[in-house]
Amino acid sequence: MVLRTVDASTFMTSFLRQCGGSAVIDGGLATELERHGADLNDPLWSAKCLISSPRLIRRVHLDYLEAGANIIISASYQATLQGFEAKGLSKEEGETLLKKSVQIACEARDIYNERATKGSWDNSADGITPNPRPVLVAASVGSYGAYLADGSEYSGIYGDNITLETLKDFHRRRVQVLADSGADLIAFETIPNKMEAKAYAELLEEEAIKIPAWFSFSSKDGINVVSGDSIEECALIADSCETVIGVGINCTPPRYILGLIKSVRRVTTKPVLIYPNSGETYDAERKEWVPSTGVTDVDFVSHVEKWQEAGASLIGGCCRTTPNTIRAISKALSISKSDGSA
Ligand code: MET
Ligand SMILES: [Zn+2]
Repeated sequence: MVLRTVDASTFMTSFLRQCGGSAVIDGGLATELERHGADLNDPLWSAKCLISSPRLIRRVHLDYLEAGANIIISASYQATLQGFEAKGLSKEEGETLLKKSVQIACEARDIYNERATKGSWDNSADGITPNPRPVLVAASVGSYGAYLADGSEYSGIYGDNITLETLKDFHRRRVQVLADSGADLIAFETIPNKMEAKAYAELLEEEAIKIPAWFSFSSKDGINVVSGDSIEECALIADSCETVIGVGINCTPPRYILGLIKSVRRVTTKPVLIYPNSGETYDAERKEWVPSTGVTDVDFVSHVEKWQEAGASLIGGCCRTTPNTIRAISKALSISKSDGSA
């Protein structure tokens, strides 16, 4: 498929054009698996379902496609060869599971295409978006802190022993396997600090990764990334990387997003993507979300127009958002497309 050829300057802009100007990213995958009864209290988190319930993963991807997503993100966020090894799996078995995460997402896309072609799902209500909608599969890569499952995913503090080289070596094989898995792009998600962004950027070059990637950072104050590193410095690393086709923010409360879009836009002209979480707080010690600290889908969607005006062209949701959130985002974006304001 043409979209797999890395022509960084046109890959995302031509995809966005096909989508009518802006694209919808899916919503939380792990938390949605949980809502359907999966027990993710495990160092592998959602990657556990690659072993125990692949059909549920496919169903959740399909739910997001049905809700209007143009990009679905694989269940490889916390799937690491090191994590699988700790469970007694061989390197080969681990690599097979990584590829399986992308295969499951591709299967969901095939099913969606078939159903939409037959007309059972008509998402072309805005008269602009084709039916079936164009869909990309992004292979998720979560941070080293996500693998540690010790809270450092949201502090970005890895200690003095962890260097740029440690991080590159940690991620190297996984990135190679995912780049070769049939995914359209790699989504480096929830990046907590500048060093990890640098590690990803250097890996993409050193390994001559052939598919595009996006870099998405998380923040807990709306000013810096979670480690306290400057969002602008982080976004600049992404900007300087030729095969990076989008830069943005995910798993961050909606109230912080507008300011962060502006910061990212100050340092890059690459497409800006955002997929905030529901705004609920995660209690890392108890390993649970604190309900009632979040926003409703209506509140969430009330921001979409401002985010778009500020320059975000890919919008979705992260943890604790659901297909309903994505349906509402998709509707809000369709309205702006048919207004001609996209
Ligand atoms: N794509 C991942 C998921 O939705 C992102 C998790 S952020 C902690 O499961
Ligand atoms: Zn999240």
